[in-house]
Amino acid sequence: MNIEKFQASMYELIVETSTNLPKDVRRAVKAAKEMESAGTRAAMSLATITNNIKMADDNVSPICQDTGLPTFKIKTPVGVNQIELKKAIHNAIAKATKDGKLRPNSVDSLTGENSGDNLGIGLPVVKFEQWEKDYIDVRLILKGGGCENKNIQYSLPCELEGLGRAGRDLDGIRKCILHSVYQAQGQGCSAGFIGVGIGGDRSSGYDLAKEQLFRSNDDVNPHDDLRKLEEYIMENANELGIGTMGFGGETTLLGCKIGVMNRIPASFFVSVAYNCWAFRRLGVTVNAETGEINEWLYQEGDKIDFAQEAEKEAATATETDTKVVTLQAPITEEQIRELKVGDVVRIDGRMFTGRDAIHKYLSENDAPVDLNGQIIYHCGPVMLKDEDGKWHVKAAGPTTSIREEPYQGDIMKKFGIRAVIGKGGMGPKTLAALQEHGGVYLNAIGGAAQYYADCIKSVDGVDLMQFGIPEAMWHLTVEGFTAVVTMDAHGNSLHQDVDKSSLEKLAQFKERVF
Ligand SMILES: O=C(O)C[C@H](O)C(=O)O
Ligand code: SF4
Repeated sequence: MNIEKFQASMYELIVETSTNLPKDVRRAVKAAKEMESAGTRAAMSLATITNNIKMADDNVSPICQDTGLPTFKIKTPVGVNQIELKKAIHNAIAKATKDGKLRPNSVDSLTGENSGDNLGIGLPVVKFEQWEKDYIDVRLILKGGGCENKNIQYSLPCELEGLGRAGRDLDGIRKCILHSVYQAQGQGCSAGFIGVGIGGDRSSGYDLAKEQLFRSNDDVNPHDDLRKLEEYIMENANELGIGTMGFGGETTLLGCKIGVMNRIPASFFVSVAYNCWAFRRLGVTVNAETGEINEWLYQEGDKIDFAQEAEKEAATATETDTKVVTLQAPITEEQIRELKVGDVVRIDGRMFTGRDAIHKYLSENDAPVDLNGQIIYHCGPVMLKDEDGKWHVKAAGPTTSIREEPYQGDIMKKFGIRAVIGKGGMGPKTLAALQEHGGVYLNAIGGAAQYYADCIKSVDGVDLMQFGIPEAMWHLTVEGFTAVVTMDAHGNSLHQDVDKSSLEKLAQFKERVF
């Protein structure tokens, strides 16, 4: 085996997976877009998403800043040295990270230290299997953290909010799957794809669920009952009305794939792996002697490049007269109190990034900069330093805000922060603080990392770099950074409203179907 060539092939697979969304996923996104009426928040979000997909193509840069947890599934002919292949994959991962195609995403679970190269204990995940064919099959998924956090496992029988009892049968499974879509809301960057594993134990059940994400979105389940269940879920889950980003809308689910395995008498698990719209999984077959790529997988059918859409939207964007409020820090309390849920905000000037480590730090320490009247962006960007030591943003979409719920309100009050930008919304504690202090929550489009990177005109500084690139506090100057007010200073929350109405709709699926 030519191992250098194999390494180069793996590098190519990693870069393509991170930057070029598979054809089946593009078709699902396009179909979703066609369902939404022009001018709605869902249509606007999908326009940003498809624009972002195109920008990632053009820039050969990450579709989303979150590299996720890279997982390789490999089948090798008997006799291939798997230890050598694993080393080559590690080298390719480190190189792709150095080149800004992946974000350094591997963190020591105890110390919080970022290894800087995406390697570390247990990472990346590489799973081997032998087969009797004479070539190697390598599949890769980059599954982000926000959607991973929305995975869920049910142990049947159980009681489900809205749906009542889910028993140990096909109908109980149906209820669990519908519930899994409801509980994800927009936080895993809906519209999403789900892989479902029925049976097994807690770990093999989740493995089976994730295995489903390697199926083509267009395939038909050969198992008759599972095919019917998949079709039922695809027809009905969209009735929940959660929509893109949880803003409400026609499409909530883009794909549903279900697998089954045996279980033991005492256990009955239904495991659901949720994947965001930025569904980055690809595969190649590789010649076992030369190490060269034979064929790319998931390449059936048309490739939608979204170029025409981008042109059309650019034209209509100038015609529509949606009210857009421009904000520039420092922002006053009066300006904030004028904003209402649904307003579109355009930000120019300064913002600071801050995510998990920064929020914990700020709750215990002074801020390294004056945050009075400022904007915090929940974002862990992909950054590259040039030869002159200057930092450049390679990808910079929002992260899931709800993780900062324990800290957010207190920090806003403590430092006088007026606006936070993130995705997926926040809870009652933050909502109360926004009202009391005069603050606003702005929802950016999750996964649109190229789109937002383009709005960042300069990186003017960085603090708390000891937390690593994604977790540091970056000082950014932006221009035309657009987001929607989804929680205002008057006690209104779009997230709360969509959660409530989708729970009501979920209850419509209470009656037995299978
Ligand atoms: O880590 C990130 O940048 C985002 C994460 O994937 C998320 O969805 O919250
Ligand atoms: S930010 Fe959204 S699109 Fe990106 S990995 Fe997280 S869930 Fe997926």
